[in-house]
Amino acid sequence: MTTDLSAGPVDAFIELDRVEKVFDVRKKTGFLRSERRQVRAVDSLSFTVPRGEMVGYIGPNGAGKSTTIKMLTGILTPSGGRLRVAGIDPSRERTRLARRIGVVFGQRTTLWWDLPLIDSYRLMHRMYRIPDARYRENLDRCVELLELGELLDVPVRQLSLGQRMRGDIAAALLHDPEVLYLDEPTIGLDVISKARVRSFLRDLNAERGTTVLLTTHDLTDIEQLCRRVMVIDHGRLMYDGPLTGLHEVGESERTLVVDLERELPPVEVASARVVKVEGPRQWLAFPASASAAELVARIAAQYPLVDLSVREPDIETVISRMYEEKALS
Ligand SMILES: Nc1ncnc2c1ncn2[C@@H]1O[C@H](COP(=O)(O)OP(=O)(O)OP(=O)(O)O)[C@@H](O)[C@H]1O
Repeated sequence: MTTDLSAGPVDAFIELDRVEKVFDVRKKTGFLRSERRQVRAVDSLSFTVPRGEMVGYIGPNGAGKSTTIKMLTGILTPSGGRLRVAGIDPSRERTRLARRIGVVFGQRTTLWWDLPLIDSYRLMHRMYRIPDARYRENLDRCVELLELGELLDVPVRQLSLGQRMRGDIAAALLHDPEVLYLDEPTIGLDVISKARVRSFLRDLNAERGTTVLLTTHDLTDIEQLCRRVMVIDHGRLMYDGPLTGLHEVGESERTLVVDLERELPPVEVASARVVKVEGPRQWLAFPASASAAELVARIAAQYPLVDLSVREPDIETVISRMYEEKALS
């Protein structure tokens, strides 16, 4: 018999208590010889996510993010610890859980490559046994908000990356999941597609209260969507809190790129320093926790500013600075 805790307290919709995942790996060391090694992909990982929260889950390559998501969907069984999603043990009741979760892997598609988009949706309608009215309603909503109308009859292989991603997000939502795992949903997308995907996710979370766990290398995704971010490295939780706190912990810097009307000596402005000059373009580093708008206003008041952009530090840089800070403290 299984115990369904979903009717219990709502504070912990996703619950991990000292979860571990160890892989046995064989490495060839000679013609007929191999060595067995253990890789601890997830190491005593504990956290909870309340229903309706949108959380960023970040870390460098090989940190254990995908392994965590695979355990949360029930694809992988933990080697130790306790894990529950909506009160369900994912690896024991994978099919029951599948009705309540949606998954989008940015680098892979769940759609049928040779079929028009709408046929993939029809197949999912049957596979998940989604009631007709609910399927219609969810499909119509996704088609409208993700602007899929003109794409429904196009075979998936002919879609651009951004179109395919929107198609995949709709596919993950047709059965009204309560929780959505997104693995790099904006990878390789242009600025407009990224903005569209982000605004859709924000609305979904606000209107439907869908719990979202978002893995990304793009800190702007996190900045625009998540109040809370968890950083994992070597399978361990390194940080759990607001993104601004992460910047403070890592003392990271953002870069403001300004295009001036003409070539000028390095800009002189408080709380930023010029790190590169190329003709009329200058790069200024400033503390990531400071306001870019204030800095831009100060520069615009003194210099002939034509154009600008802000570059976020990449996650690897933020995390390596976090380590440096820890080593020094
Ligand atoms: N099936 C497997 N067999 C053996 N080792 C694995 C397996 N899956 C993952 N690993 C190892 O576990 C560690 C964590 O991998 P994981 O894919 O979870 O990282 P990640 O944070 O998702 O990385 P990325 O950002 O590169 O996708 C890595 O050292 C990886 O090589």
